[in-house]
Amino acid sequence: MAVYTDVADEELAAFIATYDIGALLSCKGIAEGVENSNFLLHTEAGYFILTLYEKRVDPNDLPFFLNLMQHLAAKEISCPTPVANTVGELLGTLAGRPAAIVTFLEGMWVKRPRPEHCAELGAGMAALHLAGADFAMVRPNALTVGDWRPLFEQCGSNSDRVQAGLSAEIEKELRHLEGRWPKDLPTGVIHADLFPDNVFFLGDELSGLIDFYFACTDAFAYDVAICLNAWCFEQDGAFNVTKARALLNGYTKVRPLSEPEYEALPLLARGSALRFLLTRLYDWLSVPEGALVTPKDPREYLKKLRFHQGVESVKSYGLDL
Ligand SMILES: Nc1ncnc2c1ncn2[C@@H]1O[C@H](COP(=O)(O)OP(=O)(O)O)[C@@H](O)[C@H]1O
Ligand SMILES: N[C@@H](CCOP(=O)(O)O)C(=O)O
Repeated sequence: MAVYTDVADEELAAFIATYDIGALLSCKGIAEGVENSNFLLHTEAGYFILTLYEKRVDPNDLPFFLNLMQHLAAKEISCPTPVANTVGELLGTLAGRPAAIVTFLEGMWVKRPRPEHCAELGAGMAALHLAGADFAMVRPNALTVGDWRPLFEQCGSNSDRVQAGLSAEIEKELRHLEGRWPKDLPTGVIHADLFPDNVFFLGDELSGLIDFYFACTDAFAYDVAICLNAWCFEQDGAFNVTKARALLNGYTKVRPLSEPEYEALPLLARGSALRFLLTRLYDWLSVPEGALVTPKDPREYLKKLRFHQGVESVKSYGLDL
């Protein structure tokens, strides 16, 4: 459960009173997520999500995230829309944290995605990439290749407490990726954390995308690579080529991938595996005392990284696009 910050009842009521959403009927901490503190609000005007932004969110980035959600929603991407308070501001302060209220999206995330879900995800991600084309703001990815080594250094030799030999393995991988990371792929707005728990479905149809707090300006194909990792591995660690094919077919029906993007996928997937291994490792080693959170297992991403290390080209996945 991700609730890092407790909110006193009176403080919450005073905060809600600055919005035109009626009186508060209930407020429940949400038992999912790892980054921010989220609460489900029920007010006289309906349901909303209250988010208190925590450690990893730079407050200077919040206008990018909130304006992006507004922009995408206006382009008919189903995503939360920030609610303005009575003086027109999207962002406030609650319990000493930056805080925002966004609209509630109907739908459920799928714990065991099937190829149909991967195809929907691919199409939804491509639609997001296209819809972001005329978004005026830019946010460089704060967790790209150059940011991985400093993150790793913060974990230090503690990494070996998670798995023997892990530090040396990460060091070697960093050197490999730092020397090869592609720079000239088509870029634009990407979500950068489109894991199954951030994609809602009603039946087999995608009903919405949430959690835009890693969104940034980076290579579209990197977003695709993040999703190959997050959606196309089975629980036993096997890569499911049918799901990968469905994801890529779904994507390319909406936004074709260029040859260089397609060819870069194995390296991007390798980098994405390291990126999530590192953030998970950091979080695993530094759970704040008293926080209600279940950190995610870094070793899941170590296995994915090792898989990609053995992939020479996109054909080695068995994909025949
Ligand atoms: N707009 C929304 N509509 C419905 N549920 C939401 C919405 N935003 C968040 N949630 C719920 O809160 C959970 C955690 O949200 P998320 O943004 O993933 O948190 P975090 O950024 O902390 O990882 C989600 O899994 C979902 O259940
Ligand atoms: N998706 C990341 C962690 C971020 O969690 P989210 O709840 O914000 O999606 C991971 O799995 O490591």
